[in-house]
Amino acid sequence: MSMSSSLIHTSGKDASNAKFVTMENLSKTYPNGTIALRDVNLTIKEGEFLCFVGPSGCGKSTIFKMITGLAKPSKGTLDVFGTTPKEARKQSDIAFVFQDHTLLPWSTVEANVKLPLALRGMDKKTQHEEAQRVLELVGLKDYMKVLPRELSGGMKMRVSIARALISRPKLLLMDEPFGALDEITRQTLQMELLNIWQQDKSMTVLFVTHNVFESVFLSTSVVVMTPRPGKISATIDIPVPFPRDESYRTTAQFSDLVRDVNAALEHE
Ligand SMILES: Nc1ncnc2c1ncn2[C@@H]1O[C@H](COP(=O)(O)OP(=O)(O)OP(=O)(O)O)[C@@H](O)[C@H]1O
Repeated sequence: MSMSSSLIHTSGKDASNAKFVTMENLSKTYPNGTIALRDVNLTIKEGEFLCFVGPSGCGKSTIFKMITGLAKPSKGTLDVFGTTPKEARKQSDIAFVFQDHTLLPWSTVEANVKLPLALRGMDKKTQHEEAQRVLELVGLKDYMKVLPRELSGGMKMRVSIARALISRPKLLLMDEPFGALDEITRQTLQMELLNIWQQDKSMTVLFVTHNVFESVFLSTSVVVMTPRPGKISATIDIPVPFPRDESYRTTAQFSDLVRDVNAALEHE
């Protein structure tokens, strides 16, 4: 079982320089006084694949909540696609994938995947065609009529990714999506996710992980965060061209980059 292996790979991401998401002195203090983030400055360009790593409580989820308009900044500015997070969210340009696949247990794979389009009242024929398109992307087109309980953990995550992709999001937010999977499935899904991302040059991915190896394998840059208060302590570019394949994991460059990210994490 794998996501489509017949994808056409390009020689690399052709990220434009357009500012896509910008944070300036972004800070968040929760009503109970917890300073979750202080003075975060970050410019995200279209087409980037950013991984956020850092210990528990450094504010990774808070950043995601603010990008999606679920939490308001206490200070500073956050600009998403040239507008406010709330407006950007209304345009359905942002999609999420969480560690918990959040599939409806009584609905088929197809119904789960179509849900974002059904909620928007899209016609049934287009819903079906779009479900076929994204399930093919994740290698599950033969499982449309199956219930989630009949699927493995890795397959459920693929369905969850398909449901996020069905809206053709400009920005895909992934909060530890592979954290509950075994290492082999995790590595397979990492490769498949990269293949999908490379097909759509305009999609930007923000990916939270506690796994330094995962961050170096996937990303164009790793954003290292530290807690109390949450802030960005380093941004490490991963200057390794795409497409990347499994052999990258065994290169000296991969080990060096893992060491660099670990060093940034230990610095604080
Ligand atoms: N609704 C809330 N009210 C009060 N404090 C909160 C709230 N949400 C988060 N916090 C606190 O803000 C800080 C940052 O939390 P956040 O969930 O953003 O961190 P995180 O890096 O995503 O952590 P983890 O890796 O454990 O998911 C933590 O100290 C947390 O306890």
